[in-house]
Amino acid sequence: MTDLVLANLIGGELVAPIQSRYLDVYEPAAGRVYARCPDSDAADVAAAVSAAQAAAAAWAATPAAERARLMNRLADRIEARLDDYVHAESRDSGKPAALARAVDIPRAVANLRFFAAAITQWSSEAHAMEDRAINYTLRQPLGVVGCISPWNLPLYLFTWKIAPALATGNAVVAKPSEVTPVTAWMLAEDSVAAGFPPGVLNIVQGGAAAGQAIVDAPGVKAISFTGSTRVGAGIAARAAATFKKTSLELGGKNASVVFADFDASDDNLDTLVRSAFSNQGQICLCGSRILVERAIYDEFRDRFVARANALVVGDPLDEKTNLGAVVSKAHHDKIMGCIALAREEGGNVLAGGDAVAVPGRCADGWFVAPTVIDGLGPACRTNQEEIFGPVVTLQPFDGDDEAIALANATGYGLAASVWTRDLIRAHTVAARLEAGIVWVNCWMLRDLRTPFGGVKNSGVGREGGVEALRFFTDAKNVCVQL
Ligand SMILES: NC(=O)C1=CN([C@@H]2O[C@H](COP(=O)(O)OP(=O)(O)OC[C@H]3O[C@@H](n4cnc5c(N)ncnc54)[C@H](O)[C@@H]3O)[C@@H](O)[C@H]2O)C=CC1
Ligand SMILES: O=C(O)/C=C/C=C(\O)C(=O)O
Repeated sequence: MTDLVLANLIGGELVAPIQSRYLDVYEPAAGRVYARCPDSDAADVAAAVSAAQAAAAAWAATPAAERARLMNRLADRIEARLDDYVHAESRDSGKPAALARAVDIPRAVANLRFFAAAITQWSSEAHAMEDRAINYTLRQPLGVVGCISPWNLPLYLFTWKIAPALATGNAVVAKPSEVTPVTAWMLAEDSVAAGFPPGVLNIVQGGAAAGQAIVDAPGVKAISFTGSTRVGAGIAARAAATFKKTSLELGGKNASVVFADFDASDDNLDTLVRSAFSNQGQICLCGSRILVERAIYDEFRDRFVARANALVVGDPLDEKTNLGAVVSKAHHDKIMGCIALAREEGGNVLAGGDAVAVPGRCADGWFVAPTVIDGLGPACRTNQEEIFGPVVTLQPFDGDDEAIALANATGYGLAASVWTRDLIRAHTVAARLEAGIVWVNCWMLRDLRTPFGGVKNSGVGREGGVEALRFFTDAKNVCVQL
């Protein structure tokens, strides 16, 4: 029995999919279907693109202050329904409700408010040619843009994309993940209530077919995507056919580099554990490869393993829960397969390594114990491939050069953290790491003004701050003779 049937938002109306096809939506903690979302296709996307095209010119001409006002009203609506959004996000994704309340939903509000403020403060650019001419740069919206987001941080990443797109005067065709569609559907309702003009924000629910139709639509001028490297590569190839700008925030296999001189406080150990297992390890920024200088390896290993074993895996609604359910049966099986592979590759499972049975209402849910593995070299698949679950490896190193070589020894380059009291070393190591984001003696401290994105197989382009405003606009230089 599904008690929730979602709809698309097209042209300001909440509508059923044209073909009336729906996908089952699961509650990961209970392992059962609890909702249905539109299985939209190219016809639904075409309707959304058409509605966006009809709204784009007026939205582009809307003063930035008015766009900002509507974005803040939408943020107000989310805050007014905070508990509903928190429980919807937790139920849809399996993450602890406490995490959705502390991180996911407040960040979605912050995304909207940040870009509402940013667009009204965005400085203009000019270049004077002595007494000959003055150049000024117009940054004009692209028209209709596509935003495609993943299941791990549903509303957090959905708004991270649509906020700068709307702020810069673009009409949006956005698609959340079909795995976690509910808070995007709630946002659709609230965007209508907030007073967005019809067609400015269109939300199409569905999977790969809907996503691919957005990427292929000639009327869509840019794609902002977060998700797997595999899908991102396909999007990049297909978007080229219609000369779309693409922003791709993809996978990661991030290193936490712990030097012997680091401040081995309980707080720092707790942060490293949070970096490893937050959101069940389903954050592209998680530190899944922990590199530890040999002199402190044994002590660090023992303290880290003890903390991992102390984490509570349980019902996401229970305030004591640290790790909830992973997002799907397929993902659960993928993670368990990765752990089996690690054992086959010779890994020592120091903590976890098994599925977890949670009694009561979660008896059929999909839970994995926080897992710590060592004894594996840098080249094995376990240390090369993104697992995207609560599974980390420990590797010892000797000296700065080996630490950097190990950290850089994967095809990914998204994030890293460096732990040392020697700040000269921190700066030099950070500069040599192949990553778009490096934290020093911290993790997941986020200033939304900063550039955000990866290198190598972790993506192309940067989100955040003016990077996002620039991505969603075209620069036009006007040169006026004096
Ligand atoms: N780097 C990151 O932030 C994330 C990485 N992942 C990785 O990706 C794996 C699969 O997770 P998913 O969320 O299913 O990622 P995905 O990359 O398959 O899907 C992400 C989004 O793209 C859409 N999509 C799928 N195929 C598409 C296509 N051909 N064209 C356009 N859009 C398409 C999906 O419907 C979803 O909205 C995870 O196991 C994990 O390894 C997943 C989520 C986030
Ligand atoms: O922008 C952030 O703070 C975090 C982004 C996280 C992802 O893109 C991810 O986990 O996929």
